[in-house]
Amino acid sequence: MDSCENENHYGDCNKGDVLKQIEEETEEKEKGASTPSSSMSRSSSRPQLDLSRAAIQGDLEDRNPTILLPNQSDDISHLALDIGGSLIKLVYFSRHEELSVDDKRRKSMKKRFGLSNGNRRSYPILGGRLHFVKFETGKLNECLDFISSKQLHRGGIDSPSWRSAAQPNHNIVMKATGGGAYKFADVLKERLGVSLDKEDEMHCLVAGANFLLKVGVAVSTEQAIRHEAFTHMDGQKEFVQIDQNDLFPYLLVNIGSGVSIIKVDGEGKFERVSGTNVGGGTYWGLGRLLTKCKSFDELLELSQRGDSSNVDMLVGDIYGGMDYSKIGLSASTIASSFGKTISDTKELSDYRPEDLSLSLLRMISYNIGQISYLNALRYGLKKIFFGGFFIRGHAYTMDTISFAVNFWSKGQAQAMFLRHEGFLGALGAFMSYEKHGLDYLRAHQLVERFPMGAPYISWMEKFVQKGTQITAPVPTAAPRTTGLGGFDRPLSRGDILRSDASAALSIGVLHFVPTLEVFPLLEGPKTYEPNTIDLTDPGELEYWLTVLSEHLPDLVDKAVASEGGTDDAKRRGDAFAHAFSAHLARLMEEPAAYGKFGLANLLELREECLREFQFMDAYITIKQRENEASLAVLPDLLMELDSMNEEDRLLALIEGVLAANIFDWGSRACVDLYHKGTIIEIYRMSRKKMQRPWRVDDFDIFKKRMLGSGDEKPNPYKRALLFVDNSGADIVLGMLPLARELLRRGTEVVLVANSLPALNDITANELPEIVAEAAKHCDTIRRAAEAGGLLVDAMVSIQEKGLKNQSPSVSLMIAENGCGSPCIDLRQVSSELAADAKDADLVILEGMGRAIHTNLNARFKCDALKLAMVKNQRLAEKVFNGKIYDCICRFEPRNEPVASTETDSWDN
Ligand SMILES: CC(C)(COP(=O)(O)O)[C@@H](O)C(=O)NCCC(=O)O
Ligand SMILES: [Mn+2]
Repeated sequence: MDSCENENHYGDCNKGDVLKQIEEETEEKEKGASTPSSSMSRSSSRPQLDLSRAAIQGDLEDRNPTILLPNQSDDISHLALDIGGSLIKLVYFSRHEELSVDDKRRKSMKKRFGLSNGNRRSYPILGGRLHFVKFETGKLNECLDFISSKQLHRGGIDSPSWRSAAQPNHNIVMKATGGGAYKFADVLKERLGVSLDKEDEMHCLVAGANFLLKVGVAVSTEQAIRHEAFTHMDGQKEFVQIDQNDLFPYLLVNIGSGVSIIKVDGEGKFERVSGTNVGGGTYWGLGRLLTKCKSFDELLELSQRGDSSNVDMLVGDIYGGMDYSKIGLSASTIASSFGKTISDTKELSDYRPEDLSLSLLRMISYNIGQISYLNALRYGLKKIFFGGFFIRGHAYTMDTISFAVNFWSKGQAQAMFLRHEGFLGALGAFMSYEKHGLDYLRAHQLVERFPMGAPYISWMEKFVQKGTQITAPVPTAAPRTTGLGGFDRPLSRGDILRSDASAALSIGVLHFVPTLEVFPLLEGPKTYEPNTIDLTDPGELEYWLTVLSEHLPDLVDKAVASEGGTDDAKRRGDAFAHAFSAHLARLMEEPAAYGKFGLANLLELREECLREFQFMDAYITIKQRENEASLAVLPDLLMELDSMNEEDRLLALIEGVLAANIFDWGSRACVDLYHKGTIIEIYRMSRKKMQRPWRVDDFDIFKKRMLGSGDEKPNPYKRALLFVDNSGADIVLGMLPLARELLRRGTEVVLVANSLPALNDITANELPEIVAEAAKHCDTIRRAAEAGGLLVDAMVSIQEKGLKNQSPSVSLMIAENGCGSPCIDLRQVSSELAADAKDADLVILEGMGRAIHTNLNARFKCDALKLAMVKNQRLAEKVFNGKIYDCICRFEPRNEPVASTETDSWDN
């Protein structure tokens, strides 16, 4: 065979050829394929579908009637609208799709390996996403096009009912709130065939605010800390931890077109106590007339370059430049907004639009702040939360409101703002779907992984169109106040408006994920810091942002190829590149833009961003190619290992893991290497260079623990959790043989793999096939996999050889780790892994992402072995005082201080 795939050569052919070759070859084989010889199942008994109380909906004569699964929690997909005077806000839920990648190819691979799906549970279990989108009410048609293009009113493109429904359903009911729910009900019926189930606007606002403040949105790495409410004074934003037991009563001020002031006493307990007709619509409308601005954001941006003292009459203008200190007013205090425009000699055209916009903004913000304070005073309330789209994260607006509240209350009341300020009503309407009640949400949480103000991009088409216009969002800066009751104009120009892409694109996404757990074997979770590299060091941040930026073109190529290189994939690839570059640029400008941010978050951001653009597995082809090549040589490796004595074998196994960790498509240096040989050649080369001592070399301590010494008999581990890393040689020739050794020694093994793809990491979904293939060549693996429920029926050929009546084997199992990143934050693992960890007395972390970038300093309640090859020069120097391709074998016996032996690295 002469294809590049069969030679396992990286450098000689392009991906398209490889894919074609594999497909042709697969098809050929399929023609003569034999019946699968084994089927697989997962050890877990979690059901895939909750069929309880299932009922056929509609006409029983229908060929494809919709089956209603009232208790199937996965199958939720809803849209809710808040149609205001100026903006329409949408909140909709989408499930994580099944991996869409090349299903045909996946199936044919399975056949090739002689596998069927059996009753295997499919991964991933991770929930879905809550999307936030806004449109101008004046552009209702754009909004309807969006809903229609995504079929959101029919449960979304991914919904089974959408796929099966041939006829448009005219009985769809959608939750909506805001005045437009009444005004535009007929248009929605006509255009989308949906009826609006109208929810009370105030009720929705309160429900949305209560949800965010009580249940809230977590920031990914700090689950317990809800970053929803914050104060904003003198340009400083500070998150406020809300005591859930001391939330009520509070004042909610929603600044939309007009302003509603609501006293909230509890869940569903509220009263609209006041309001003002001078609100966001006033600013926009008047501002438009005065400045000819085309949009709210343009008007706001204009204000940043304004000097309102050209328009406003100040105390100093009246008092000849002096303060009126007797009553505490500085000369720069606004005595009368727009007071200077009474001049007979000037026309509108004589005023700068910038100054007019700022003056208007100050007038309205100050007024709202003051009225809110007076209402707080009236009801004795100390907490005032401001929401609504008027605010848009604009520092100056928030400072003005905060100043007013603080000034008039003499520091007794506090203005707080909400991160999801504009979506309270829509979120409240969304929550009002019965199935989306808090009961359901309790098992999940909303995680804003990489917030960009109002959360970021989702609607591809818009992003593709506007992608080139996107500039990196800029930080907010402190406006200067006089301290005496008036505001100076903003000091710095152009750096106050948070010009994030979301504002231009009207887009946001929150992740709706099952609540994850702290890994039970983690010592000291409260002080645990997953990241080894500190990205608050500007040098480090710049280096890593540059590395990721340099990887980008190649990643985009891989991602596009993984989706067949179609025009759609290319468009999405472009959009992904723009979005990810915007993230990198923003972080470069404002390192704390996403809160506490380590290298693990940065690497995860890349994966999340790929998924955002529906690249579900960019390295799928590479992974499959490497798996096949490695599985082909596995029998020889196992034979070689079996010919060794136990000491040599253990060393060869650890060497094998370290050597095979070189197959890392996230490392620039390694990817360059792949042009120089076949998979097997590189693997052999890597093994040859495995001379000890390694850079960190605790092998002898580990060997003693595993094999004992002298007369001391080894005490086998009961259960080992192996956090595996990459596909191909790494898992097949590295970790699986190590797992086999542990199994032989009576240790149960749980292979812990990613729930979602990240680079070329193997996923929990992909592992059973590999285990089943390995089981064909290894009785230990086969029996352990059977015992662990991975293989349902024994492989006939082996049974027939008379191996049936052997003693029961320890189990080989698989657990998903709950994440989709090359690193792992052990404060957030799947409940499946947490349960499997209970009886474990050995943890093996493998790979640079899991054992070095994260968890190098993690301590465990059991023995831990950290194995990795360092595939980055800077990291090798910085962390290990070594060189690229150094190897790390760190063994940390339970409750003992790290006693690693660091040695000089070998030249490569
Ligand atoms: C993303 C990775 C952590 C994956 O390494 P692995 O866990 O597979 O060993 C690693 O490839 C990495 O840090 N890459 C970026 C740096 C570079 O290109 O050198
Ligand atoms: Mn990896």
